[in-house]
Order: sequence, then C-alpha cells, then structure tokens
Amino acid sequence: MSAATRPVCVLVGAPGSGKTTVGQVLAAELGVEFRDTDADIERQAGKPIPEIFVDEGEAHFRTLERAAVAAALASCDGVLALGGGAVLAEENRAALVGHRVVHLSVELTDAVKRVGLGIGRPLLTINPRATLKHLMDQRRPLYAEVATATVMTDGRTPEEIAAEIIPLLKR
Ligand SMILES: Nc1ncnc2c1ncn2[C@@H]1O[C@H](COP(=O)(O)OP(=O)(O)O)[C@@H](O)[C@H]1O
Ligand SMILES: O=C(O)C1=C[C@@H](OP(=O)(O)O)[C@@H](O)[C@H](O)C1
Ligand SMILES: [Mg+2]
Repeated sequence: MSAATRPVCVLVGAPGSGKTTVGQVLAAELGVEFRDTDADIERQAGKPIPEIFVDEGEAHFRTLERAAVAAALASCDGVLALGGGAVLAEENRAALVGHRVVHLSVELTDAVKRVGLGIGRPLLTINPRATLKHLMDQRRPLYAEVATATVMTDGRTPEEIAAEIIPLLKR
C-alpha cells in the first residue's frame, strides 16, 4: 500500500487574499499539481458557485465544500487552495491539523480592490466592502487557528508571495 498523499501546502485566507492566484504561481514554481476546492466543487456540481448559491443555497454549498476539502486533503500532493469560508466548519479545521497550512493575510483595502464588485463570489455581491469587513473580522481567529505560517500579501505581487512561501516548505 502506498503512503498517504498530502498537499505540500494548503492555502487559506479571506476572499481576495490571492489563494487561487498565488497557489497557481507556487505550484508552477515547485512543479507540482495545483488544486482548488472551489474548482472541484464547480466541476462536480456541473455549474459555477454563484449558481449553486442561487439554486441550492449556502448551506448546500458548505456541505459540498466539506466533502471537497476532505477529498482534496486525501488525494492532492501539490498545492491546495481552499475557499475563503472553508475554515468556518469545525470539521474542516480539524481535518487541517497536521498539514502545512499557510494563511495569506490581507487587509481590507487590498482585499476590496482585488474582489472588485464581487462577481463570482455570491457572498460579496451586496456591499462588498462592508461584507468583506464582517467576514474578515469573523474569520481572522479561524485562519490563525489552522495556520502553521502566515504570509502578508498587501502591496506584494503573487510572485513575491510565492517566493516567501517556498523556503517555509523546507522547514
Ligand atoms: N498579490 C496580489 N496583488 C494584486 N492582485 C492580486 C494579488 N493576488 C491576487 N490578486 C488578484 O485579486 C483577485 C482575487 O485573487 P484570487 O486568487 O482569486 O483570491 P482568492 O482565491 O484568495 O479569493 C484576482 O483578480 C487576482 O488576479
Ligand atoms: O468566503 C467565502 O465564504 C467564499 C469564498 C470563495 O472562495 P475564494 O476565497 O477563493 O474567493 C468561494 O468558496 C465561495 O464564493 C465562498
Ligand atoms: Mg480562490
């Protein structure tokens, strides 16, 4: 039997922290697979996340997300980006224990600039700035709880951020 597969790194953080973008850069630099639980969910559901929220609601999305997180942690041996709200579920936080989890931190100003009008992010389509502030205040302790390292992203390029993460993976 082969040894259990583990991601080299799991990325968590607020919407707009750059998990998907930095994750792709990091995976390319390392020459490993990139996985994103949001993409896994969309592929399995056969529709984009905003449609899942409209058709089945957030609770159903969170159920799909818990299954996607468990499956990805068990099968990804590259860089794994989670959705920004994955840490809300105690089940997901427990599943992250023992993994190398990098929190991409971002302040409100940069996060707002990056998510723009919130297109593609159903939670942010109404008043993105206020909603993002609320989400970030609620989730900050949860990102800190699961993270084994935190990397600041404000005012930095995805390449600079990936370059800071790589040496952390050798420890
Ligand atoms: N460090 C960065 N600097 C500037 N823009 C960024 C940075 N990281 C990501 N972005 C941009 O911000 C938006 C959100 O990035 P994304 O990777 O989807 O974030 P997340 O997956 O954390 O929600 C994208 O348009 C992306 O190009
Ligand atoms: O913060 C959230 O609750 C969500 C973040 C999104 O992912 P990103 O953090 O990659 O934008 C996506 O999972 C969904 O729209 C819900
Ligand atoms: Mg993303």
